[in-house]
Amino acid sequence: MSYSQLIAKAREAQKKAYVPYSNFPVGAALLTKSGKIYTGCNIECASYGGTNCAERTAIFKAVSEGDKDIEAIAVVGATDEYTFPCGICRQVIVEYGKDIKLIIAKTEEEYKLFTIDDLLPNSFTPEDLDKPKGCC
Ligand SMILES: O=c1ccn([C@H]2C[C@H](O)[C@@H](CO)O2)c(=O)[nH]1
Ligand SMILES: [Zn+2]
Repeated sequence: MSYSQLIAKAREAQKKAYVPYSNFPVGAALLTKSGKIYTGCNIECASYGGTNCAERTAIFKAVSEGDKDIEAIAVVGATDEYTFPCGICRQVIVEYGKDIKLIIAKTEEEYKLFTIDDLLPNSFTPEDLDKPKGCC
């Protein structure tokens, strides 16, 4: 699965976005280390806080199927702008590994590559919970 193919899957998933409030559709496609793909779109809610981003939709689909070994996630919004994951999604992504690759794409040919550690440096991760707490 090439990055271009993963971006194409994200673009396809974007068509399912439910965005009556923002009219800002986003698509994501997640590749697992075993080669499976999970896609996601943003899903909004009249009670706005209930909105789920495309990235988290894809992650929650994967994790709920028992697939936590994430290799890469492609994200697409408008074709002429890069759409970066929000802070909440960055924190959810780093839960599954600092080396996860993010493919932030305008088109199948035009994209930027990052790791989640690039986008959320000095992050708080599950390993931090195992460190000495300095209190009882
Ligand atoms: O990376 C992003 C950025 C924004 N959104 C969604 C949330 C909301 O539905 C809309 C506007 O913020 O875009 C995503 O799904 N992913
Ligand atoms: Zn988000």
